[in-house]
Amino acid sequence: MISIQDVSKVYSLESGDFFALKHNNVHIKNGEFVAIMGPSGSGKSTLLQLMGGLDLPTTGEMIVDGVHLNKLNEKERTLFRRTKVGFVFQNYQLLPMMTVAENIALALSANKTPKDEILHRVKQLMKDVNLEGKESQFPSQLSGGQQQRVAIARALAMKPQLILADEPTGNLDQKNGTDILQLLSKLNKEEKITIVIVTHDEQAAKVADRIILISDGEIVQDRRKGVARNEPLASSMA
Ligand SMILES: Nc1ncnc2c1ncn2[C@@H]1O[C@H](COP(=O)(O)OP(=O)(O)OP(=O)(O)O)[C@@H](O)[C@H]1O
Repeated sequence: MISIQDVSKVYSLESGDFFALKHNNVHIKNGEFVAIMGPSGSGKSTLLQLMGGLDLPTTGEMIVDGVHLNKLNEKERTLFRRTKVGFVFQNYQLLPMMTVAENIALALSANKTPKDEILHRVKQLMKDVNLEGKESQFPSQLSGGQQQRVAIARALAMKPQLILADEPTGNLDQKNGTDILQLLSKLNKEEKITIVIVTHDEQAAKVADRIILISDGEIVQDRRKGVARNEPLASSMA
C-alpha cells in the first residue's frame, strides 16, 4: 500500500538546511492499522503529509497504492488525494458555512457524481458513523466528537483504501477519543481500510497493530503487536 524509500524532507532556513525527515524507509501493507508516535517536532505530521501527497519529499521515493507520487504533476496529485486517500485532522477541518451533508458530499460533488447517488451515499455514511438525522445541521451545532465523525464520513466518501489521520483524538475528551478510535478500528477490520494515524494518545497505541516511533526525523522503532522488541524491525520484514 505505502512504500517509503530513503525519504528525506529538508527545509532551507536562514540558519541552513533543516532535516525534518532523514532517510526513512517504511513499508505499510494493505489492511494495516499503524500509529506513528514520537515527541513534538519529530517529523510525524511531515511523514503523514508525504504519504497523502500533500507535500513531496526532498529526496527519496514515495509510492502509494502503486502510484509514484514524485512523478505526478499538481493536478494529478490533487486527483490522487481526492480519490485515493481519506484525510482526518485534529481540528476536523469542516467547512462552517456548509451543512453536515454538504461537507460529506464535497469530494463526490467535485468528482461530478450524480445527485441521487450522492444522496444515497451520504445517507449510508451518516448511518456508518452513527449520525443519522444530523444531515441538515451545521458543524458548529455539533459536539467535537460528532464533528470528527462527520470528518471521518467525509474521508470515506470516495471509498478510499487508505485513511490518514493526524491526531484525530487530539481535541477530544477520553470517551469521545475512544469512540473515534473504535470507529477507525471497525473500518480497518470490517472494510479492510488501511489506516495510519499520527498520535500522542496511548489509547491509539492499543488499537493499532503496528507502532512506528519517530525521533528527530528518524524512525527509531517499528514494532508490530505480538512481536518482541528484540526481533527484527517490522519494516525490514515487509
Ligand atoms: N514549512 C516548514 N518550514 C520549516 N520547518 C518546518 C516546516 N514544517 C515543519 N517544519 C519543522 O519540521 C519538524 C517536524 O515537524 P512536524 O510537524 O512533522 O512534527 P510533529 O512530529 O508532527 O510535531 P507535533 O507532534 O508537535 O505535531 C519541526 O521541527 C518543524 O518545525
